[in-house]
Amino acid sequence: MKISVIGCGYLGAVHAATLASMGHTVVGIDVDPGKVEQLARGAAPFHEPGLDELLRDGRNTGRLTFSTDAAAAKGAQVHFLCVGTPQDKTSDAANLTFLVSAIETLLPHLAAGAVVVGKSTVPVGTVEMLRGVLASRPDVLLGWNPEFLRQGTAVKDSLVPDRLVYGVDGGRASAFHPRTGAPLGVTAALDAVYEPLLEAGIPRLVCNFATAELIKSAANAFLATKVSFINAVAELCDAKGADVAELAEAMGMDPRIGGRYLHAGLGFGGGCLPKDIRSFRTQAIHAGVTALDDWMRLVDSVNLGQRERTVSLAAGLCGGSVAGRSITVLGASFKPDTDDIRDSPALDVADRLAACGAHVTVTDPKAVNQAWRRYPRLKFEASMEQALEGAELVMLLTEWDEYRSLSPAAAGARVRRRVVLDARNVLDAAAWQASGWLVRGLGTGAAAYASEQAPAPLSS
Ligand SMILES: NC(=O)c1ccc[n+]([C@@H]2O[C@H](COP(=O)([O-])OP(=O)(O)OC[C@H]3O[C@@H](n4cnc5c(N)ncnc54)[C@H](O)[C@@H]3O)[C@@H](O)[C@H]2O)c1
Ligand SMILES: O=c1ccn([C@@H]2O[C@H](COP(=O)(O)OP(=O)(O)O[C@H]3O[C@H](CO)[C@@H](O)[C@H](O)[C@H]3O)[C@@H](O)[C@H]2O)c(=O)[nH]1
Repeated sequence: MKISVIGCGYLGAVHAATLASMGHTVVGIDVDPGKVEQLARGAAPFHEPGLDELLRDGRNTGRLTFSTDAAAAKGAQVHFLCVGTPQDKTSDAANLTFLVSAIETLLPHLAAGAVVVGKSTVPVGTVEMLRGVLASRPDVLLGWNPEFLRQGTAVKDSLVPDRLVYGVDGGRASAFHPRTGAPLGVTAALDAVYEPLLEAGIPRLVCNFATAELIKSAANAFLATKVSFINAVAELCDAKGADVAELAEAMGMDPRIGGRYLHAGLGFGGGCLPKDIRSFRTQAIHAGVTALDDWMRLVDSVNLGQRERTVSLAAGLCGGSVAGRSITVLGASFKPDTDDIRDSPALDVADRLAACGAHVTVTDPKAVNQAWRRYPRLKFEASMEQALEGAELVMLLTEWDEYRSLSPAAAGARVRRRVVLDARNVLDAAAWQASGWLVRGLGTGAAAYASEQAPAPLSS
């Protein structure tokens, strides 16, 4: 099939590349000329494992091209909308202007019978609104196919998703031929796009627009809920000398609960969960669903509270104030295996420490180039070894593999004081302690430890 993908960011570039790998002819369109130039060269404009290879393959086979010109979408049977829906600058709602403008630009290039399918995450009711933008083209079909990929594992998640969701006009009842059961319209088009996935047994759910929109929002809200729940429990663990990691492991062994997204620590960030729970809250308020509004507000505040708690713990480990102290922060991206720094908890904490007068050096395997311009108060160092030199406190804020496997002896030889705040609870505390380090985590019984062991004194 000939397919266009409008918006080639973290979602769209991966979507375009994986569709080409399935044998489709794909053109990716983006308004950012720099991004398009890089993608066209077969190089990912951001760090995403496996994407470079797919882009190169797509370029070599001639099935994957990129352009800034919407006219390049001409002739495509299916057009996927993958533009951003960021949090509005002045409210918690999602900003839908990029979607509207993408459709407006696409309009003159749509063939009769073409199918326009949104993948961006949108508040319920958006598809009905966009139908208005497409009103002059009753010959064009509209569908919604929310995406569930995670950054860092986006290629695998796209090629082996847990499920496919199709939102279609009228829902299931109108998606299949009443007699033969054959898929119709948007459902038939998406089945053709995803044929290899369906043949591999990936489940596909067909529903109406509102359900498809809400499936995505509710899924992210539930993931955020799990993380904030365990982080609130972690605070209780700290107060009572319990270990949240052992607690979560035992909880997760109950298949009704499941262990994933129960990893306590600094909390969630990124370009999705934070803005999506705020958009969900706004949707709940508009619909008068107070419980969901309150719920999301709490999930958000517990999550942001983890950042404040981490700053307070750092101050405690520096004798009450971080002012004038040399702190090394390991990790800048919002999670490992990506260079994305959107709403990064690590950078937020680092910046708050710097605002309190600390001398903060941040290192990251991939995100330093993205971050240094935007955080003028922070010092960035590409080399972890250099970053550790002379530190009075080391803080592990993003759990890249290189930090998980860091040798406590080697790190100890570089720092001025062997104190580490492991805000992602990934270090082998016993091994670090055996090397003379004082180790603190979040939810690992800090209050109990505090009475047992005091951090090494600081030089003035
Ligand atoms: N990042 C993820 O892991 C992920 C996963 C699932 C869903 N989503 C959703 O997908 C959407 C995109 O997210 P993202 O992380 O890829 O954002 P992004 O900011 O990385 O990418 C959006 C891209 O759209 C481009 N763009 C904006 N207006 C355009 C227009 N009119 N025409 C063509 N291109 C245009 C931008 O230049 C940018 O490259 C959001 O709704 C997000 O919530 C993201
Ligand atoms: O137990 C956990 C799991 C995650 N996180 C944090 O949660 C955030 C989000 O992680 P993750 O969900 O892996 O990353 P995203 O790439 O943002 O993916 C989420 O957001 C995407 C965009 O909507 C969805 O498509 C995905 O399904 C959804 O997982 C990160 O800051 C993680 O550090 C935790 O703190 N503890």
